[in-house]
This record gives sequence, C-alpha cells and structure tokens, in this order.
Amino acid sequence: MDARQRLKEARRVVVKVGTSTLAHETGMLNLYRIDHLLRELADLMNEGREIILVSSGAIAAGLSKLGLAKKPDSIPEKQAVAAIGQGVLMHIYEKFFAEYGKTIGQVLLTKENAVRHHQYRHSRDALLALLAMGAVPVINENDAVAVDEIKIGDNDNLSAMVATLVDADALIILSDIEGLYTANPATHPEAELIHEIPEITPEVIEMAGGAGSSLGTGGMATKLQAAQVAMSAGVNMVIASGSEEGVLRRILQGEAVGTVFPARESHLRVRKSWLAFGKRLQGDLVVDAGCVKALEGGSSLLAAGIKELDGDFEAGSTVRVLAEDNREIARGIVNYKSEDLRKLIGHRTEEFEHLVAGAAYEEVIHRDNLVLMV
Ligand SMILES: Nc1ncnc2c1ncn2[C@@H]1O[C@H](COP(=O)(O)OP(=O)(O)O)[C@@H](O)[C@H]1O
Ligand SMILES: N[C@@H](CCC(=O)OP(=O)(O)O)C(=O)O
Repeated sequence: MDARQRLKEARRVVVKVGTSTLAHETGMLNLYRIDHLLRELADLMNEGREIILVSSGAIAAGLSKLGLAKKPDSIPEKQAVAAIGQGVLMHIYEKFFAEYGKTIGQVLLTKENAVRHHQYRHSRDALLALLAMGAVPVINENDAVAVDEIKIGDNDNLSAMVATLVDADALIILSDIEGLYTANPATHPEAELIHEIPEITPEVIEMAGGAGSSLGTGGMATKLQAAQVAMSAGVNMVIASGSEEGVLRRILQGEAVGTVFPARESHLRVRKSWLAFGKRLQGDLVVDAGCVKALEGGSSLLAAGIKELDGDFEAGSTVRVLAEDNREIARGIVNYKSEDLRKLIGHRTEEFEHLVAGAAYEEVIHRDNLVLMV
C-alpha cells in the first residue's frame, strides 16, 4: 500500500506545528490560525482519530507577552521567556479546545525522558493514558529546564521522538511552507516542491537549508532529521503548510498535499525503537561495503568488517554504524568497550582470544541489538 493510502487509515496521528505557523511575522500569536487548526484537530478526533499535538511557540508567546522584539541573549532569560510563554500558549489551547469539547494535557519533555529506559517507559505510559482518556497530549520541549546536553533543541526532532514513543501511524509537520523544495525558495525562487522523498540521501540533505525566520528553529534540516527517524520507525511523515485551511483533513484523506516521507517498515518493537532513537550515541564504527550488505541482510556486526572506530565507550553503549561514505547504516549496543574493540577491528573471531584477554563475544553487535537506519 502506498504512503498516501496508509495516511487515509492513520488512526494515531502526531501533528507538529511550528512557530512560523502559530505566530504572525510581528511575533504576536496568530489566533485565527490557532483557532482553525484546533477546530480541525477536534473534528479529526470526532472522526475517531487520536491526536497528539507537538506545539512550538512558547518563546514567541513569551516574547509577545513581555513586549520584547527579539529573543534575549542569555540562556536564563530565554528559559524565563519560554516559561512565561508556555503558560500563555496552554491557556489559549485550553480555551479553544474546550470550545470544541476537548480536554488537553500538557507534557513537557527533554531528551532525558527518552534516553533513560525507565523514563522512556513512563513518558510513553503517560501519553498513552492521556489518549485512553480521550485527551489531547500537548507537547513541547521543557525549555525552562532543558539546556545543552539534555536538550533536543528543536521540535521537529522532538515530534519524531514522540511519534516513535507512541507508535504513531502518521506524523504531520506543519510549517510556513508547502513542503520540501529542491532548494530554499527564500533564496532560490526557481526551486520546485517535491511530492515524495522515498529515501533521505545526501543529495536530499543538501537541499535543506536553515530556518526561514528569526522565530523558526532548524528549518528543513531538522525536518529531514525527523523524517529519517520517523521513516525508520515505521511512521509515515508529511511536511505541509499550516496556513492552508483544511490541510490536515486533505492529508488524511490521502490527497497529494505537501511532501510525503513513506515509512520504511512496520513499527519497530518498543525496545528496538528505544534503542535507535532514545539512547545517547557514544561512538561511531565505520564498516566496509561487504559488512553493510551483511547487516542489511540481517546479520550481526562482526569485527572483521569494521574499518575504523571513533569515540570512547564502555561495553553496552549505543553506537552508530556508518558506511565508508559516512551514511548511517545502523545503531546498536556494542559488546566491547572501545579500548578492546580497537584491538579487535579487522580481525576474525578466532583471533580474538590472542588480542584481548577474556574476549567472550563472537559479535561486536548482536543482530537483536541492532536497528537498521537505511
Ligand atoms: N529546501 C527547502 N525547502 C523548503 N523550505 C526550506 C528549504 N530549506 C530551508 N527552508 C526554510 O525552512 C523554513 C521552515 O522551517 P522553520 O523556519 O524552522 O519553521 P517552523 O517554525 O515551521 O519549524 C522555510 O520557511 C524555508 O525558509
Ligand atoms: N520549544 C520552542 C520551539 C523550538 C522549535 O523547534 O521551534 P520551531 O522551529 O518553530 O518548531 C518553543 O516553544 O518556543
């Protein structure tokens, strides 16, 4: 079944709405648009779909509440603006959704909520409980406390994480543009809209530029990162314009709107999706072409196929597996710490004992602990 057809049948849908859609160019919230968007979401729920809303806009709402023209420079001030704006945003969502008879529940996440397995389970359980109560989880990054290494940094990646977390059928990213163009139309007026991206290749990544306004974060680059995660996790993703009324309905009726990124396979099992998208990556293993083929065929990763190793990690860490052209092939949990693995790479399993005392594993990464990203 093609992706557009599967979107028609999507029951659990994550909708991400960017600042560029929620705010006017003046920085003030676009109440007309928010109202219409929420009415459409409420109606999709009446149709029997579950909706999870990932909403940006806290910083924009905070800035307009405080009468500030631009984001402050210091991190604590940015955090404070986000804290103020998040309340403003939720007040509006509560009001409009209530008018359409819907209940909402605010969930503020950081990377930690997905990195640690028990927190991952708790976040997932809370979101599923909200859905079971017929409520709309309204999610944002916890900007008031998330700094540096616990920060996801942009809501495109956050929405893909959420879609994976709840095993969504579809992720729709609403922005101020109709979809992915061959280049950023702001600087390349001749650029054309692409209707479907079956695979995120280096050429596709090259098309994507940064944010279109001072309000947006990440632009198309972070939306493609989100697509990579969503596609690998079995979630169909669409980028479309949030200013077009009825756009969600049209997408979920299977119309060719925006850019679609078809899901690669059926949902990964929970443990595997946690492994691929929730864990902190601690190193890279570059493997040869034969090894790439073997991994794609479902084999475990053996030391003989590894050409290079980057990073310092312990056994049990999650690492990326890269092809020689730097394409990410897989992620997995290593059986050896980097110090030992450096001695083993390029060698056959029979030689292990002479190289590292007590080397107990045949595989560097067992196939059960490996998720393909291609
Ligand atoms: N290849 C591209 N196709 C479409 N838009 C692009 C492309 N490269 C960069 N962009 C920019 O990405 C912007 C959307 O991202 P962003 O500003 O972060 O908005 P949002 O708040 O919706 O996340 C567009 O307005 C556009 O200027
Ligand atoms: N968490 C931030 C938004 C971060 C973000 O990714 O913004 P956007 O590119 O507008 O989706 C906020 O609420 O202001």
